[in-house]
Amino acid sequence: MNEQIDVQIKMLDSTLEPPSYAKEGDAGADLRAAVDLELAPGERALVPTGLAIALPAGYVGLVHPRSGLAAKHGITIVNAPGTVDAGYRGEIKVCLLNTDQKETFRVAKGDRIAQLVIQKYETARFIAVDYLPESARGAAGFGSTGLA
Ligand SMILES: O=c1ccn([C@H]2C[C@H](O)[C@@H](COP(=O)(O)OP(=O)(O)OP(=O)(O)O)O2)c(=O)[nH]1
Ligand SMILES: [Mg+2]
Repeated sequence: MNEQIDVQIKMLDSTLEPPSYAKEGDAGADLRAAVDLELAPGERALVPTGLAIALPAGYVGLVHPRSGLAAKHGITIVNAPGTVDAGYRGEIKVCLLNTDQKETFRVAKGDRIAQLVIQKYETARFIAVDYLPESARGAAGFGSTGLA
């Protein structure tokens, strides 16, 4: 069993279910839409979840897409994964995008639209230098090893 931490949440809409893990051991807790909406092909919308949280210091919330919505309906998150800072006390919102070219996607209030993964993170002291240490990769990137 993984480590569990306590996270205070505030439901801004008491008719919505709080975030929950669908199965024991899941990394992502499902986030629900606080409104009904329609996304036309190619359209995006910032969707409220009715949820505000207070993450402990040293933790970040990452708002990931749901694979089922992606595979079946082409629904993704523009800024995936979204970053919820530990100090953020506002409503968590999800920038949903309908990438399908033909189908309008309908969201009903209460639908699970995204998942929140809570992780520990490090911060860095950025130390300016004139020369970076050498490495095997050097400056090669962006397909330098081939694409297949
Ligand atoms: O998918 C997301 C991403 C962010 N946020 C909230 C929580 C986060 O702490 C805050 C700021 O996010 P971010 O730093 O990604 O956005 P920004 O464009 O840099 O805004 P800011 O200037 O407020 O930092 O917005 C969400 O609710 N959902
Ligand atoms: Mg920011």
